[in-house]
Amino acid sequence: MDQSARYSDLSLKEEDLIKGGKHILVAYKMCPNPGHGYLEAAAHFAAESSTGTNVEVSTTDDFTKGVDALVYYIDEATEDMRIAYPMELFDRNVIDGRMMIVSVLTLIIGNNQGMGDIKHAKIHDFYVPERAIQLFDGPAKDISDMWRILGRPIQNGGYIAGTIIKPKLGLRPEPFAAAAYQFWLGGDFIKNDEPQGNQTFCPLKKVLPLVYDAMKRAQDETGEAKLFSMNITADDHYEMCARADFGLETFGPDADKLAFLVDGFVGGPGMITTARRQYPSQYLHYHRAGHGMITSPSAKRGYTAFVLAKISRLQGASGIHVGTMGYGKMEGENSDKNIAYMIERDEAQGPVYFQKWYGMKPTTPIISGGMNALRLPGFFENLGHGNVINTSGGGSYGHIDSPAAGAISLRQSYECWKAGADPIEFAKEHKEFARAFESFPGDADKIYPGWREKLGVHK
Ligand SMILES: O=C(COP(=O)(O)O)[C@H](O)[C@H](O)COP(=O)(O)O
Ligand SMILES: [Mg+2]
Repeated sequence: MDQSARYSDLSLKEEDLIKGGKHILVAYKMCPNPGHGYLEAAAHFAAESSTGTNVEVSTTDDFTKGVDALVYYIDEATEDMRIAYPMELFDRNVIDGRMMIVSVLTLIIGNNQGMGDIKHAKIHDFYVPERAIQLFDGPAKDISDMWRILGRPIQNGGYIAGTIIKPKLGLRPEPFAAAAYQFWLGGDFIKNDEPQGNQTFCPLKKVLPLVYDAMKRAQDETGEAKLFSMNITADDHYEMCARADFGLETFGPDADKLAFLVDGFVGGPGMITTARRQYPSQYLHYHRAGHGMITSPSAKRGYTAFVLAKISRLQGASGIHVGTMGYGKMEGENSDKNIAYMIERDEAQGPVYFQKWYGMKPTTPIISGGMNALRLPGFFENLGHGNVINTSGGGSYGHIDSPAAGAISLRQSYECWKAGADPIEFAKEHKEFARAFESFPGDADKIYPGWREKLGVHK
């Protein structure tokens, strides 16, 4: 059945829809299966994503038709399809009338992912009107809270040098805490690796007091504040809260230095919102492991990493991983800096839509995956600033001198970029940075050819 007369209106203008402020707009790359006309398939897609089904139903009334999602733009050649969803379609909380991201996802990327007439469809961008921005939680804490704890300016406070305890798994409590201590002697921020929680060989209740002890010792030794991001991810929200509560109790007077890490992609939006609402005083660290299954450019379904990041800000993530923009080991490209700009600024241009955030707190871009001191200068240059949290696991624990030297090499790398210095010249004056060349010779060869001669390294 062709439903395009009801579920599409190609005369609607995007600028009017945006000015009206009554719709969430979603831009897809959509391709129908052979034998299905583009507009017909698009209209069925909009029907299935809002008020309709594959046939007309007698129970539809005039009000129903007023909240239909409408296809307002198509370009078959580029597979572009854009749909306007009336705000009324989206479920609201009973407890406080606020919007929830699960409802948005259920409609805009729900049943439409399994339709027989659709070959594939993927969200590339979406636009949220001011009213919806008001109705989402947004972040409670942001990078300025981290900068304040670190004794930095709360604007433009600069690079936060972080790591992930490595090995990823397999450290018992004492060596785990020792690894944390060693990094903190040179760096600022440590996160649990995302699979690490309460394994039998490293029980949470044993390891966390040791980590706090390591933090205190490192703070005493360096005179600097330190930050720890604790993985509280669990299937059961009560379990998640039990972990978080134990963390707060353990860190006691230093509980403000404890962030909570949640695996928000595998765990789902409920997990993020539970953490956001139960612990609004803590920095909420959104780890996105698993996202590549849909965000990878090779995936034709789901949504992009850009969309995931934008969702995370609405939900209230204080920071989310955004990859390394082509400078690390994970998939990504230089243009992914747009992801960072969208979550850290009060307005930004996405691939399709210009978004204003109306004062919603920013979400920190967390840079992670194969990073080290040698790769960072190029990364900062591409991004144009260093106001990020970076977690370099291998880049710290892989430094040939020590994890502390690894951490210091990261900080030096930022100093080098900020000063506009030539990395090789800078290395001559900064030992830890120089030793990063010998620690990661493969990267050094690729990024700084001729470094051995220039630095006088002959092995
Ligand atoms: O453990 C790491 C990186 O370890 P290392 O620094 O040793 O490579 C992170 O979980 C990944 O970066 C996640 O990827 P992303 O940040 O892209 O989501
Ligand atoms: Mg990890």
